[in-house]
Amino acid sequence: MIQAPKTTDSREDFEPFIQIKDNYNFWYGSTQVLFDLNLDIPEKQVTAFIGPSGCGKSTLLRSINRMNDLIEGIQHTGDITIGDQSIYDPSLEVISLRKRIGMVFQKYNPFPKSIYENIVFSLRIAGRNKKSELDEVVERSLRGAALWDEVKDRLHESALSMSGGQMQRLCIARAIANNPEVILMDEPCSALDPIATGKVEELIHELKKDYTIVIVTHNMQQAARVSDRTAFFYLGKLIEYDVTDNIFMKPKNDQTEAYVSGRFG
Ligand SMILES: Nc1ncnc2c1ncn2[C@@H]1O[C@H](COP(=O)(O)OP(=O)(O)OP(=O)(O)O)[C@@H](O)[C@H]1O
Repeated sequence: MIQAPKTTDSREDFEPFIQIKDNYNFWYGSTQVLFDLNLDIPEKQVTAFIGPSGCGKSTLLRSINRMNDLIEGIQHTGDITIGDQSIYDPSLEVISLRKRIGMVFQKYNPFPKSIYENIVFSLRIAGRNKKSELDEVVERSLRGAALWDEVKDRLHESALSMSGGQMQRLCIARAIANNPEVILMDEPCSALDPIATGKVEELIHELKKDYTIVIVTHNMQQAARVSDRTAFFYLGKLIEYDVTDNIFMKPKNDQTEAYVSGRFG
């Protein structure tokens, strides 16, 4: 029998960069899906959100860049801060928040444009059209996404001619084009084969030198491989949050243990 959830969080000394705080709650209409969450996310590390389908991982991830705002009837209580600034500060424009946060989705979603134009898309929208600047951003972003050597000779070909793994790395390049501080990844490898997955995982390892990364994954081996800290959620509650090795090797909570050992979920 599944025991009543009990939240545990063995903290180490770290300066939180993102804080989910003040008992963060979230509702879609009258349905509450996140309950009393408090979670400190360290800077320039990888934090994984795991848990069974429907436990609220993506909702929490999409709260961090206020992507849920696009959905009618949502409500929240509590707060989320990034580097001490509340994302709900009325003086903060959502567009400037989103510049600080890149997002990578489950299904790679390049625009039907060239590789080059995919990366500079948001810069062009912001009116930045200087060729030398755009060239520099394209090279930096593609290098950052470990894709430069593979595509440098075909920057003006359609992004849709790339392999799935390359398209996902292009989406990562697009996410870092604006020099964000945070990258949110929602199951970034679920549509990729094992080789492409391995490349993205290697890339995540490189990216954390420069970015704070939060990743939602169903793949527990992936969470164990790529993340420094792991948060396990069940039915919208944070059950356990700890350094990843502890979650997988010596979880404190029976539900965490059952989930990471594949006994439910
Ligand atoms: N746009 C929406 N409107 C209403 N309910 C929603 C919406 N999006 C998600 N939900 C509900 O919120 C709950 C949490 O969903 P969420 O997608 O955050 O969970 P998840 O843990 O990421 O699941 P999965 O692993 O299957 O993607 C679920 O009950 C889901 O049905």
